[in-house]
Order: sequence, then structure tokens, then C-alpha cells
Amino acid sequence: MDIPVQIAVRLKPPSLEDSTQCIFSNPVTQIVITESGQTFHVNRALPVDCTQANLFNSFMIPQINCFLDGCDTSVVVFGQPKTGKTYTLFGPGFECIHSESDQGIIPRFLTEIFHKFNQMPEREFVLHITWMQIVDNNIFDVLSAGLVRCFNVEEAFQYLQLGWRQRCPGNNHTVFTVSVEQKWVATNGVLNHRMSTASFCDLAAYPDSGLFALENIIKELLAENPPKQINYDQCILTAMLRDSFGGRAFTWVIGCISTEPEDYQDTLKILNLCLCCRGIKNFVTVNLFADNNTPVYTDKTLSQQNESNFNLQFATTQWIKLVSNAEGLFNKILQSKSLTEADVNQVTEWLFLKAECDECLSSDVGGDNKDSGPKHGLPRIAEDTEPSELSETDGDSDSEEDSHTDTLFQDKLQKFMEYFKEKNDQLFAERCEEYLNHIDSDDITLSHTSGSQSLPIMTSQSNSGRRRTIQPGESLSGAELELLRKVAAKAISPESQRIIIESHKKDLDPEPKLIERELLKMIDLPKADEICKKYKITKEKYTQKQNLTRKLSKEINSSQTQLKELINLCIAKERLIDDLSRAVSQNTQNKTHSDKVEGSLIDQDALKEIRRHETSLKTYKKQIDQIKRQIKKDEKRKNTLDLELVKDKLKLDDLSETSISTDIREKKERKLLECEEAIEAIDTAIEYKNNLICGKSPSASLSDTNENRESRTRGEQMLMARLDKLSHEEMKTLLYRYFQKVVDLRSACAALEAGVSAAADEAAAWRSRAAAAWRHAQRPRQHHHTRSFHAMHRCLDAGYAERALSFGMTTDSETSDDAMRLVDRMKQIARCHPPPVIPSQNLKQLMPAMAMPVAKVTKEKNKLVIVQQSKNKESKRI
Ligand SMILES: Nc1ncnc2c1ncn2[C@@H]1O[C@H](COP(=O)(O)OP(=O)(O)OP(=O)(O)O)[C@@H](O)[C@H]1O
Repeated sequence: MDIPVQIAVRLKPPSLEDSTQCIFSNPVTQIVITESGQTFHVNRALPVDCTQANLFNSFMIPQINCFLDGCDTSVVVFGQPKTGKTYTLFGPGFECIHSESDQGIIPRFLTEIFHKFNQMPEREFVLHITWMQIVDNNIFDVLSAGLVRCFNVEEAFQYLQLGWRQRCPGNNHTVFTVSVEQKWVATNGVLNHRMSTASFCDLAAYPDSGLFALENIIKELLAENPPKQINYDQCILTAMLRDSFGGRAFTWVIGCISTEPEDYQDTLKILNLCLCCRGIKNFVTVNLFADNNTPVYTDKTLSQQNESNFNLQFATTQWIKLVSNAEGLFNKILQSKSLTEADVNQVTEWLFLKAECDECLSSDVGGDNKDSGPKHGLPRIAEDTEPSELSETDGDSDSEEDSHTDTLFQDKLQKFMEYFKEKNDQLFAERCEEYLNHIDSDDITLSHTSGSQSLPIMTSQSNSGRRRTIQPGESLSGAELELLRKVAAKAISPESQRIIIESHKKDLDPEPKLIERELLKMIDLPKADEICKKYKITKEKYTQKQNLTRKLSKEINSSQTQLKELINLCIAKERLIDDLSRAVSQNTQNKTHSDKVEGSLIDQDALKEIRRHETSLKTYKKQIDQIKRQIKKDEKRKNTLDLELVKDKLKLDDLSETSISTDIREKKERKLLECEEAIEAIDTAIEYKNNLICGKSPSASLSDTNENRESRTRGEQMLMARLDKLSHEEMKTLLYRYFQKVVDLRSACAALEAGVSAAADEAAAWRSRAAAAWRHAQRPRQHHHTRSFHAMHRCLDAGYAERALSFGMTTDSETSDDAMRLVDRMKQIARCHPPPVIPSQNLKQLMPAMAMPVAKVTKEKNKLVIVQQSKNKESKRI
């Protein structure tokens, strides 16, 4: 399971009570904030006054559970010098003078582990500790004994005391490990055999080769393309922390930081490193031995256990069903106040379920199942709750008994309803409270989710009092699952929790759909405008608060300078007063009586001077008090403002995220619109071109008048401008649409061509029919038909289809159908294509010569004599 490295930040309490703090932490929002307003989100932002116990409880309990489940765990502490790294891990020391409450993580961890083992006597365990120090890449065994076995917590503490005395002081790294091998037979009869190591590392404050190597490894792990093999063996420190960063341990990194302004830059470095570590994911697994999961119990014992398990599981399922049904049912009953038939059925079903549950759990709530032994499978329901299943033999004679049963049933129903209402309300109130209390605490040991949308149900360990049993073959332990849910999944927002809880409390609609609806509403409701408005207002407030904070910081700074000056003045004045009073007393001691009279005047002046200085000293002190009070007040106000700023910042981030998503959606819509417009323009252009190709005049809107030409040019320009604006992706979409258009046109063309060829075929067919008709006409009335046909053809040639029709009709009854069709076709052709107009001049050329003149040519001497024979009398001589 991938679990990111978890980060905690601990602020070292300021050395002086009134010294200025440049870093603050907000344990509610888990944010560390700098004086400049920079925020760092961490898993645990521990407050400046965080006790050792709070620190341990805030994140070590799940780690211990994980460790006991067989996972490796690790705690790495780093930070500036003297910021409490050793204090956090070990505490102030192990001498008697130190109180138990000051103990650090390691002694607490050991105490807790031994305590847990005492609570689980079925577990056999072997616990070893080691304590190593790395100085200049050399390793020292603090306990001088390698692995040390500890049988109980007292022994472990003796070694802690020994090690504390023997450890080397100075800038070095300390690695303390606790390893445990444990064996136990689970309730399902299988052997669990696991091994886990918890390592605790106190890193050196001043960078050395080990720290540089560790930083490099962190960078490598965070790189976009991390190397396949990370060289952990480059130094002892990285080799020892192999599992803590990018390894198999569940790791917490604790950054100990100083809040003093002079350490500000170093503190920022530590915080940035913390953030880097947050990006590292470790693959946490359960370390099993080969014999893990081996059955230990006999088949008989197992089957007995399985049976009881089955009953228990069955009862649990039924119970869950009951609880989920009961609330809806009671609401209905409460609202309607009278039971309908459907309600009665529902309640009956509920009673059946409960009876099943009762039998499985062998708890006799209604007192009906007293004689029911351990049964397997579904138990029989008591007859008195089943009026519909009464035997026919009981029939009419039992009508009285029926009514009695009904009353009994109603009474029982009422009783059960009251009982369950009370129980459910109580249970739900408890769960609500528990859920709210534990929503952000690590005291949660188990969480289930039913479906991706449903809410996590969390069970606190303190309440259940039992550890979750790990089933055979299960690779993930309870603690792992819990961690995954805590770490990988985001907890539901407090607002949503409120809605869910209120919906239950008010009994509005207990079904989960309501919750879903409410959540959806919450997501859908904010409109872009509202978000913008809200964002503006919050931003304004945020800026105002920022300005105020800056102003306050300035004021605090100037007050502090003033304070320093006044303190210096006070010191100077006090010295002066001392000097003066010393001088006066010396004068009085050393002088003779005559001198004394003369000197008394001088002394009086000196005394006056002293009094004057004392008065001004008093005024200075008053001013100092005032300024101090003012500084405290300002600081308090500044702290409040800082917290408010953090909250506002989060709010702003949320709002900007929402508005960005709305903005993106709007932009996308705009782009799509532009794209659509461009496509439309292209369509029009294509149409225009098609019209030209087909020899038609372009459409009215695009006719070639000057005005339209201009508008077309404008349109084209606009089109080009739009095309320029389109992105690569949009251009692709556009081209695809254009391509589709061309393909469509091509297929339309092909269809048209097919139509033309079909028409040609038809024409040929008609021609052959006409020939056949002609042949037929040749037969009996050939002469008449010939004439008619000639006449018809002449008419057709001249384009007079109507007249051709009249000729056709007068020909012959046999051929009249064909002729009719022919004429129809001719009519069509005549309608579609006007006959070509041949110029009369050309027609003349085509006309056959009619009534040709006959002439006889003779030769007489040197003359040719041409005589026209038709006109016998006429002769021409040339
Ligand atoms: N949160 C704290 N509460 C009370 N005392 C603290 C806290 N943090 C540190 N101290 C005290 O500050 C002193 C320095 O702490 P510690 O030695 O743990 O710092 P360190 O970071 O380990 O120092 P080094 O840089 O030498 O390793 C100790 O006396 C310790 O008791």
C-alpha cells in the first residue's frame, strides 16, 4: 500500500516569555504560518505549548497499531540546533529528577508496546532494541551489545538509561530501533507469524555528508523521472534510512523549528524540506514469515468456530439491515401517526429480521425464543407475528383468537417501535458525537467504506476495545486500511458533516439519497457571479487584515525599539543616581565642619538633581510598563489576525478553485461557440463554391452583386480572423468536420452520377421500344402508320410533343400504351430540357432539296444551250 511520508512540525517554545515569535502554527487547520504570511500545510501542526503526551497521542497510536500488525515504522526528527529534536525523541533524560510526563516518543513507544503485549497474552513475542550513533560516517554502538533483548519495560528502561549516559555528545545522527517478532494463533485457527521494526532517527543539526546524501535521495525520489535504482549505500545514514524514505516503512518526519526571528531563514529551510518529504510515498507492507497463515486448529474446532462465526456474521448483517430500516420506518410512523397496511408489512418484516437476529445472538428481547437452541440457517418466526400464515384448519372458529393475536401484535409492535426508536436515537447521537470528535483525530483505528460515494464509518479504538482481527490471506491490516483511508482519502468537509447530521436530526429524509442530493446541491449551487462576489469581498477583507497585520508588526517593532531605548535610559539614569548618591555620601563623610556648611549647599543641589532623575526614572518605568502592555495587546491582536488570515486564505483558495473551474467551463463554451461559427462560415463558403461548380448562380445571399461581393470578402476576412484564433486542437476538429463535409458531397455526387446513368439507360430502353412500336406499325396499316409515324417524328423533331401525342393516339390500339409512355417521357423531356433552337439559316442548309428543276444541255457550235424541261416552253441560252 502506498502511504505518503507524514509530516509533523513542532515549534520550540521561545526562550524568553516576551520574545517575538516569527512562526505560528494552527493545529486546527494543520497549517504553519510565517510572519510574512507564507503557509505550510502539514499533517500535524503542533502548537508551541504542545506537551510530550499530546505529541505522542496525536500520531503515534496508529503507528503502534501498524507496528503490531507487522509493518515497519519510522520516525525521523530533524531541525536546527537546540530546537528539541532529542527532547522530542527521548525527553530530557532518564534520571529520577525527570518527570514521566516529559518522556519522549521512544520511552512512551516502549511502554505502550509492552502494555499491548500484556493485553494480548495469546501473542508470543521477542523484542530487541539497538542504539547506534553515526559520527563522521562511522557507526558507534551506544549500548556496546548490538541487538539487546528486552523482556519487559523495566529492562528496556534500564538500557535507555545506560545508553543515555554512554551516547556521544555533539553533531551526530542517532538511530534507535525496536524490532519485534510475534506469533499467535488467530480466532480462525491460523498461525500469524510476523516481524516488524520501528526505527527512530535523531538527525544532526548541522549539515554533514550524511545529511547531504539524504537530501539528494529525497530529491531523487521526488524527481519527475526517478532513477530505477536509488543508491542508498552511499553512506551509513542513508543505508540505515533506506526503509524510511522510499522504502517499506510507515514514516513520520518531525520538523523541530525555532520561532525566533534570528533563526527565520533556517526555519524556512526546514519547513521547505518538510514539504519535500511529504511528496515521498513509501510502500508499506506486512512482514510475514513463511509459516504465517498455517492452520493450527483441528477441523472440528475450526468448524465449530466457523459455525459460531457464521451466526455472528449473519446476526451482524441482519442487525445492520434492521438499523438502516428502522429509522425510515419510525419517521414514517411519526409523521403519519396511523399505520397503513404497507407500514404494517414493513414493520412485520422488521420484526422477522429482529427475531432472526435474536435467535442468532441468543438474546431473548421479546421472550419468545426461550426454547430455541443453537440453530443453523434461517430460524422460524414465531406464529403470533404471522397472522397471514395461520393454518386453514384454525379457520373461522379461531376468529376470536385472531383478534386477540392482532391486539397482541399491535402491542408488541408498539413496544418494539418504542424500544428501537429509543435505541436508534441513542446510537445515532453517540455516533454523531463520536464522528465529530474523531473526524480529525488519530484515535481512529478502523474505517469502512461501503461504495465510493458513501461516508466512512469510523470506530474509535477506545470504544470498541478490540483490535481488528486479520483474516488469513489478507494482505492489508486494519491499521493499514485505516491509514490508507486517513491518508489517501480526504475526509468529508465539516459543512457536509453538518448537513448530514442535521438531516438525520431533523428526520427530514434519512435515506442516503438526501445526503447525496444535499452534497450535489452544495456543489452545483454556487454560481460564477456569486463566487466572484464572495471572492472579492473575502479578498478585500484579507487585504485589509494583511495591512492591519503589517501595521501591527511595524507598531510592535517600533514599540520594541522604544522599549529598548527607554530601558537603556533607565539603566543610565539609575547609574547616574547611584553615582550622585555615592558622591553625596562621600562628601558628607570626608568634609570638616566648615566645609560641611559650604558643601551642604552643593549637596542640596546634588540631592535635587537626584530627585529630578528619580522622578524621570519613575516616568520612564511607567512608560515601559505601558509600552509592554501595548506590545502584548498588539501581539495578541496580531496572532488573532494571523489565524484569521490563514482561514481567509483557505477560503480564498477554495473560492478561486471553484471560480477557476467555472471560468474554464465558460472559456471552453466560448471556444466551442467560436468553432461552431467558423464551421458555419466554412459551410457557407462550401455551398457557394458548390453552386458555382454546378453552374448555378450562387444563392441569393451570395449573388454576385458588388454589395454581396464586399460582404463575402468581409465574411472571408472574419473567417480567417476566427481561424487564426483557433488552437491546434480546435483546428483539428474543424478540419475533421470539413473532411466529413467533403465526404458527404462526394457521396452526393456519386448518387447523382448513378441517377444520370440510370436516366440514360431508361432513354435507351425507350428508344428501343419506339423502334419496336415502329416495326409493329409497319404491319397491317403500314401506309397509314408510316405516315402517322413520320408525322409524329416530325412533330417530335420540331419539339411539339403534344401533337406527336395526337398522332400516337390515332395509330393502333396495340401500340397505344407504348406510345402513351413514350409521349409521357417526351413530355417530361420537353419540360426538363427545352429543345435547342437551331438558327433558320442553318436549318435551310439541312433541308432536303425539294422539286429539283430538270434541264437539258446541248452544244451548238461554240454555244452551250440549256433547256429547262419542266417548263417546256422556257429555254435558256448561255
Ligand atoms: N518543546 C520543548 N519543551 C520544553 N523544553 C524543550 C522543548 N524543546 C527543547 N527543549 C529543551 O531545550 C533544550 C535543547 O533541546 P534538545 O537538546 O532536545 O535540542 P536538540 O535539537 O536535540 O539539540 P542538538 O542540536 O544539540 O541536537 C533541552 O534542554 C530541552 O529540554
